[in-house]
Amino acid sequence: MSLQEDSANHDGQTLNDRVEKLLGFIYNHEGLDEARGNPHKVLAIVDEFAIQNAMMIVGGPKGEIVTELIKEKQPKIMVELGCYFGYSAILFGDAVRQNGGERYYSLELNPDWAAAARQLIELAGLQDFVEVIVGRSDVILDQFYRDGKVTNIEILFIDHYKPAYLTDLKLCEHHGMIVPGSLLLADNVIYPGNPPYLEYVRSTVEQKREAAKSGPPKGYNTTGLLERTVKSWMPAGDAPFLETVGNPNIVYHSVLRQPEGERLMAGCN
Ligand SMILES: C[S@@+](CC[C@H](N)C(=O)[O-])C[C@H]1O[C@@H](n2cnc3c(N)ncnc32)[C@H](O)[C@@H]1O
Repeated sequence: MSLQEDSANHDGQTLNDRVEKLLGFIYNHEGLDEARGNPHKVLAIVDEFAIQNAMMIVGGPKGEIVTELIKEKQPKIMVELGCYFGYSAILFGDAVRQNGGERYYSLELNPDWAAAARQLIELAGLQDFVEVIVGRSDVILDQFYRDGKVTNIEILFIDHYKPAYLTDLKLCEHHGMIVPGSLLLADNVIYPGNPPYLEYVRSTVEQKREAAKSGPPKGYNTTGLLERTVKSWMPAGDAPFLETVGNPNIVYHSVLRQPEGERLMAGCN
């Protein structure tokens, strides 16, 4: 995965230019017909594109760590925060489907990326299994709870706005959607880093109960986060949809996994 993206230009290209370039590459690829309905062949074409164009995709080596965990856990429901154009949704959605799952939900703030994702998910033949939902993750997660659409998240893949890793986790804990036995997989927690999230999942119950005494934090905790990651995607001064202390009684067993040669880390459960 490349560094953070924000809404700024990439070599003068607008977001629409980038979506068009990506889809143009895929739909003009000589292997397109063979890739239809085949998630891995679709991703192989995307990988070719990603070699020459900085894309924020989870990529093969880290993706393998996650797909192995999906095989072990065999979740019925998996939720992803941060769809982008659907690379991880195709890779992990396919793995969840192959392992007896029922549904993969992928949440994406940006409607243009979400539209591209839906096209590629359909190309991969996963349109009846992977659902892309456009909007802010915290608003959608809260809606999941209120509608009863998702009540228990067996695997949560977190790969979106860095300051929201912790607030979204606490929202899910608050609603009882993340419970003992849930598996959290959080990307980029070491590079570019996410100290507030890591500190929380590594705190003891006593430490969390103590911190909870002063009530929910106001706003996002951006301590130790890179300025560019704080500025990416969410307007300055924005606040979490629900400010909660979460469930301080949950104990996490935190593990870091780093594929050989990659600076980026996945994993926390
Ligand atoms: C790193 S990319 C996701 C990459 C994707 N998981 C993959 O590996 O193919 C992060 C995505 O999160 C989206 N995003 C950022 N903040 C969000 C939020 N609060 N809710 C939902 N999506 C968000 C961005 O628009 C961007 O497309």
